[in-house]
Amino acid sequence: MNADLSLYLVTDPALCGARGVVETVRQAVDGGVRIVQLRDKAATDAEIVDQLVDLSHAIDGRALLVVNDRLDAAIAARERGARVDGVHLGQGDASVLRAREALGPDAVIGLTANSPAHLEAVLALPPGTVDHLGVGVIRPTLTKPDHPPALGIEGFRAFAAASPLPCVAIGGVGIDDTEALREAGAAGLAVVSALCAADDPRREAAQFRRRWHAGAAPRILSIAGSDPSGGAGIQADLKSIAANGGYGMAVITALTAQNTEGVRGVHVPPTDFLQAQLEAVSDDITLDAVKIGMLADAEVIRTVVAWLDVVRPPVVVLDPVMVATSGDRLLDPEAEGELRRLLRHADLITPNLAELAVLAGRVPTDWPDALAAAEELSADVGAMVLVKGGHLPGDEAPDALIDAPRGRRQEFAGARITTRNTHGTGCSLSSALATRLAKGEDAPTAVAGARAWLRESLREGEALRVGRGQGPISHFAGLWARGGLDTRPTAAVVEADWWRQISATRTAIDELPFIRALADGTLAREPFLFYLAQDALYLRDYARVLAEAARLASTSEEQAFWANSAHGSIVGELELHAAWLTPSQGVGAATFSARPAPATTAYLDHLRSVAFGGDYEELIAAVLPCFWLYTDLGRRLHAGEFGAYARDPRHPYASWLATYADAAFEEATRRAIEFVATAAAAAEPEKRGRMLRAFEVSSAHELAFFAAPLEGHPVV
Ligand SMILES: Cc1ncc(COP(=O)(O)OP(=O)(O)O)c(N)n1
Ligand SMILES: Cc1ncsc1CCOP(=O)(O)O
Ligand SMILES: [Mg+2]
Repeated sequence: MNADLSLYLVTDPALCGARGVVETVRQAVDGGVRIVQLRDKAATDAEIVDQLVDLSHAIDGRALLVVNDRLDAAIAARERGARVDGVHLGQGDASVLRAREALGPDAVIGLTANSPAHLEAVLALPPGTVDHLGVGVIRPTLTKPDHPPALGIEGFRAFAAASPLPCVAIGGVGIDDTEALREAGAAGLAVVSALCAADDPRREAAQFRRRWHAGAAPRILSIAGSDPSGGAGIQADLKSIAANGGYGMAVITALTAQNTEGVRGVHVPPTDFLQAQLEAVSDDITLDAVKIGMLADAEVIRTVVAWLDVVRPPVVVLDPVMVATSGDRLLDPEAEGELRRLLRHADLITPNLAELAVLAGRVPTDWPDALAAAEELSADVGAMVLVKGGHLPGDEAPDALIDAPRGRRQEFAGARITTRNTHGTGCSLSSALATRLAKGEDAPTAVAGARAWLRESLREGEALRVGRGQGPISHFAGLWARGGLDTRPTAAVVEADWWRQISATRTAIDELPFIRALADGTLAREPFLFYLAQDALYLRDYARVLAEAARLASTSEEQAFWANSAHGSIVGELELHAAWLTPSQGVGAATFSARPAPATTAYLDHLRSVAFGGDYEELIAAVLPCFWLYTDLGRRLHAGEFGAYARDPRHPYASWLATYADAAFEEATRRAIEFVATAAAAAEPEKRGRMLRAFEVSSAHELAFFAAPLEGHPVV
């Protein structure tokens, strides 16, 4: 088996002192010890069996447990239900062949070796008999008085280079040997006194782990579903792992057909292939952490649990994907039952409030009650719980890390980030946590770091402009910004891009019966006059909104431009009344004093709300469609795109259509586009997103405005 040997604790009851072996092991495993060897030369076999039972409870699957010398005690302890993963045997101890036969193919079997003859003997064994070698001593040590001559680091390097099996360095190993031994080819460090005699075994183990992993990206496996739109599932996990400094791998539990608007379908491949994926990774690669996300059904969960039972990754973060944002349950009752078994394999569980309610078996009434429910869950399953308050109402989005077994609780406050780009947030956060924990960060530090990264990624999500629904977060936003990658678009890109963004609206305008009939001259007089009357009403308030843009402009050039445009708008309104909305045109008094139609009111309400929100950039984005869409329509009408008759002087509305192609208005539109696009290009992504939204909303109002005359609105 491909065991994680990176930090290997060998126990010594004398060195553990009053703290005792079990407590020392518990603390050292908390700090990152990956394999524990019970070594007690003086104890009887019966005492060894008792100790193995106690240790297997204390370790609780978080590290491997093996026993030194005593194969029969290992077998007896297993019979008593203890989880004993294997043995370490010396050249003079029980036969490794017998150990393999008695303990089975998944057992971890280590063998002491320190001479060329030992290596030859290992090569003569059937493959798969021994998993790794304990090689030493590196330096003379009092802990094993009968030790062989010291190899030193160079002797170890030569031995490891010649060995067909991974070699663990043992004997006189201290924390300052970490880098040299790793570089000399050690698969791990086996230590006795450095941890057993430490004042704080947890802290000391964490130091070892940090130094062992320094410079290397932790290897993180995501077991989750695929989201082809890239915002959630394994795609999000891989981005999150990379953004947080890990090497990401992915085993796919299910394929979803989804995008930012929703899930269209789920396909769950056969679980024997899931198992094949899991084994292909773990047979070859030492895993520093596993993040588990979507598990489609009970059989999938059972397959993952069986694999975890064998592999025991050092860090397991479980994002219990059970309840959709809509509130729908994603797992059937059988699968929920299996998931409860899986909770016990996790080091950290990251439920949202709805999932916490399912897991805790009750719906928390408020945030303090959610913390109480998380406390119960944490105590029940022996794992840390990160409760996420993102779904709470209000301006705050707190999280809390609850570690009931160790009596610790930490709350993380934070103002809510208002964004639609929340797709995949849970996946991304849990993967970030798995990566940071695998790097050796303690849990509160990992949560604080992952949250800071997530908040930055949330803030920049809209700038990605992916999808029409709940878009993704921007996993690499921080990296791009700090790496000096300027992701801001140019004004030309903004212009092209915004125009593309409203292409559906533009097509819909072109296809409106009103526009078609206006172009081919078949438009009846009544809807035409209705349109003009609404236009006059619109222009009156549009002028006020443009005047507000002039007031807010920071350069005199822009101030003058918007003031001129406000003036042009008022002139346009007056001309409408003078030329069209007159009794000579057959317009009655009722039309002259027309009231705004719903489409007019809605459009003006939108403009006013943006105008008096005080944000200049958003305001000029909102007023732009009126310039741009009219100019574009006029140019194309004039070019004959809607039929040659639109250019014919005999057209019933010829003088009106001529105003659409006015050169001065076209020039004003050019400048308006330039001001808006330049402001958008320079804006922070969040503001640019708001500008685009204001522009899109105004464009949609333009469509409704053009549609209204033929939608049965009477001329009032
Ligand atoms: C990993 C590891 N390597 C070597 C030993 C030594 O075992 P011990 O029983 O003390 O001595 P020998 O049997 O090898 O002579 C170990 N415990 N762990
Ligand atoms: C069990 C064993 N086998 C070889 S050296 C040794 C003891 C190592 O102890 P320490 O890490 O305190 O030097
Ligand atoms: Mg021995």
